[in-house]
Amino acid sequence: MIPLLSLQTPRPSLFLTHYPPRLPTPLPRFKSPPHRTHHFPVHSFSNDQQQQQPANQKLPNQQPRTLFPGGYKRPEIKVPNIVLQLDPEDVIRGGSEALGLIDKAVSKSVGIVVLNGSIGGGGSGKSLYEAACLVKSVVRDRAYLLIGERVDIATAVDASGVVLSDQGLPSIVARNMMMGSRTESVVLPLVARIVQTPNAALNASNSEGADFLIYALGPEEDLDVEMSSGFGNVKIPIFVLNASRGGFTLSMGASKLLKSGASGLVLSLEELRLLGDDALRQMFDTKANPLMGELSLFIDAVSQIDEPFLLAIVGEFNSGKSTVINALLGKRYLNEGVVPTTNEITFLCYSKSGSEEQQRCERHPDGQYICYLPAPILKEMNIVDTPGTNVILQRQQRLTEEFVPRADLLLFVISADRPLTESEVAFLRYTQQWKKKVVFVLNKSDLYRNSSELEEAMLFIKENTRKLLKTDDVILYPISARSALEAKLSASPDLGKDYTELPVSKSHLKISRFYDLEQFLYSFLDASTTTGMERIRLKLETPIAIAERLLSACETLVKQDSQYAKQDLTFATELIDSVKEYAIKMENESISWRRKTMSLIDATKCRVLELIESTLQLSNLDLVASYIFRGEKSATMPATLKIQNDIIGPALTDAQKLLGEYLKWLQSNSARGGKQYKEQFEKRWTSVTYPTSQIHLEAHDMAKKVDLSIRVIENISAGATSKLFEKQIREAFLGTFGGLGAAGLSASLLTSVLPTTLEDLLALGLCSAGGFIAISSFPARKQAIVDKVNEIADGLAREVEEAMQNDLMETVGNLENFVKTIGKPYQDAAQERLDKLLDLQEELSNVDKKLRTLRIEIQNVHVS
Ligand SMILES: Nc1nc2c(ncn2[C@@H]2O[C@H](COP(=O)(O)OP(=O)(O)OP(=O)(O)O)[C@@H](O)[C@H]2O)c(=O)[nH]1
Repeated sequence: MIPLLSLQTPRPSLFLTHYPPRLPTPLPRFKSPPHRTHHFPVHSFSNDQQQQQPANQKLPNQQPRTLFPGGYKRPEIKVPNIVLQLDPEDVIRGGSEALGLIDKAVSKSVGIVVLNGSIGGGGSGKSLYEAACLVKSVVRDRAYLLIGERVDIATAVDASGVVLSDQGLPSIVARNMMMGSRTESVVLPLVARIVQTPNAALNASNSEGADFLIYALGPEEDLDVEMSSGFGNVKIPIFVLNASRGGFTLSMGASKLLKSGASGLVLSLEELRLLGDDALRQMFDTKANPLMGELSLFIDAVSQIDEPFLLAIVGEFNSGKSTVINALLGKRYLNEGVVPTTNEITFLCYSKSGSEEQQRCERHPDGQYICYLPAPILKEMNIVDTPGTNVILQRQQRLTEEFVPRADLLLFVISADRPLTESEVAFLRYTQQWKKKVVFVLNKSDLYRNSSELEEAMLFIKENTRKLLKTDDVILYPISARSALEAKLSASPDLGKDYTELPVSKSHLKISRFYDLEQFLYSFLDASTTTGMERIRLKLETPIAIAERLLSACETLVKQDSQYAKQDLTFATELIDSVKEYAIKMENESISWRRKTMSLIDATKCRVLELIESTLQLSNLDLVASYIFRGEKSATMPATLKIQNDIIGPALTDAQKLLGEYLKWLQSNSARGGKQYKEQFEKRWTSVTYPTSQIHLEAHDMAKKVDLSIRVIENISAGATSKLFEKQIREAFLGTFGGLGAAGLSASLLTSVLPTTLEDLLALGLCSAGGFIAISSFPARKQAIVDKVNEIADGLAREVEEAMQNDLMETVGNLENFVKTIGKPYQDAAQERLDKLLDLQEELSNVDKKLRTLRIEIQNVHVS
């Protein structure tokens, strides 16, 4: 029976596949300067279930900034970068000024914010929590927020992770605690460690799996010396903190620290302010292309075109990769063992000299080993030994994954005791995104008891790999690398001079298949054979496949960015248009102001009418007499005084107050609206720099004052109005009594006892027929005054209403202009970005066409 256990009952996953965004530092020829911008993948632990949930399914809005999709989204740490270190007390005491500074910092240069917990003398849990909430609300998702030591608070405020001191929790515990409390999230929490020594740094990065380090640089320490004495081997970003807290100044050479290999600096708010924007911009070009890391892969592949064919040996740990290589080389050059033996990428190339000292292995600064060996197979083929794809330290697994795109051919070593495990399947799937040709070997086939077990296993592997790779052309060699090596070694301990001299006998069953594998590989080296041609094609296709992958990632990014640019444009346009709704709201609210004003005018009118009613009485003989006899030049009459002092005067004051408030309301409402719009634009597009010329324009729009309605009222004089009233009254009395003479007038004295107009008229009618006729016109005259008052008051109401409406329209118009003005740069920026992205899309599709042509040409390559 074939041991298919691993497929039926998956082995407990040790550590899972995470495909990191950063590619390994290319081989010797290509080494990035330490101060270049990179994206560091953050490695972490996870579980199987998590692996099955691709990050991009869970986070549709997250941009795929990397070519290496993994089960979890590992936060990328851009380097160089600035870590802003905050004290909770400073945040709370600093109030809005401190928050403003943090806001500016994260919008410009800071990629990570660390809020001190118990480290650095942080305050109580309560104040730390409050500070964390404040900082989180400012930072939002623009930078990573990490809390010192306090996993609970980091979780409570949904921070990106924690920073642990030397004596703090183990990284894995902190990470698991955070992951446990946010099972929904596909973004892994960050765990950073503060270290003081190279050993602690190595330990934190290698065994602990910290994501980055904060190195507290003592006053006497020189980073150059420290880096060369151990920190240099640390593979995760190291941010340097000036422990003496003297502050990083330019004179101290913050940029020198970066050149020494630091990934960035840890600065306080004060230090950040002192350094200034320009200096920071010079030091930290944080706006680097996210695909730069992957691009180096392409450049590297192109430069390798003339180099020997690159055969990468991949497979799970302990599957026998090193033994296969040793068997191919004919000598035990590489260590073999049941515990993972290959921790780094080992690059084997040919050394002409056979002397022992020429057979050397060098450790490259990036951790890779380069071994120069005299084995003939290396003459035309470089072989790469990789760490297992399921090794305990995730970094090693990553190394292997990162190496895949560079290889021209993958030799996939499957162990007979566990054929095609889950992690092998996952790894195979991964290789396919790079369109890699894979040749399988079923190693340790000596473990099968008989040929039918072997046949069964082979059938199983072929069937499944066919499905996985979607091809019928699956090449599988069942081998026993150990037997093949032993056979070679026992036949000649001095092998390796020439392949043709290898005494691997076809007749020996255990090693015969290895012979076939070797034949296959050697046929690759002979350009005159079909497989030899294929080798050339594969070599040429390596950069093409990388380019295609890059291109498709670029296309996705550009498509997504265009989508965002379109959304931005729509948002800007809609925001500008929405000012109309704001105007409608203001208009609706203004109705109550108009109502109040109208009812004030109306109330005043009513009071005037009441006064008319009570004044224009024939029974008011005193009044009649004084109007008729005193004449126009006489002192102001009491009724007039009442109009002036009690009715019109206070009404005008009230109206002025009311309209003043109305104008203030208009002004503050539009100013508030304008401010809200401005904030919305600024909040959404923190990166758009607002042109200074615009600021004047916007200030101009908002400064425009409106005052039409108040001017209408100001034009009314209480004195003039009451004079007019007096004139009207006098005219009414004169018109009525002026022709009666003394008899009529004295007769009318009778009426002084009679209260109503009707009674007045009756009495007068009794006294004289002529008097009756004259006096009978009095009601009409009174009515005329009433009408006049109505007309004036209604006219005034109309005028005021119109003026109020005009003030509203002008205010709203100013607000609309203001919003249009402030929105324009954002609208233009979005449009410009969209246009550029559309051009870019076209460029990319042209590149795509060229790549297709190239691929066809490579397929048609012939040796002449
Ligand atoms: N029975 C048998 N054992 C083998 C064979 N090939 C390798 N082994 C054994 O398997 C174990 C692991 O071999 P390595 O070559 O170190 O395996 P590896 O895949 O390079 O291991 P890592 O470098 O740790 O990933 C060793 O004990 C080998 O002796 C084989 O063909 N048959």
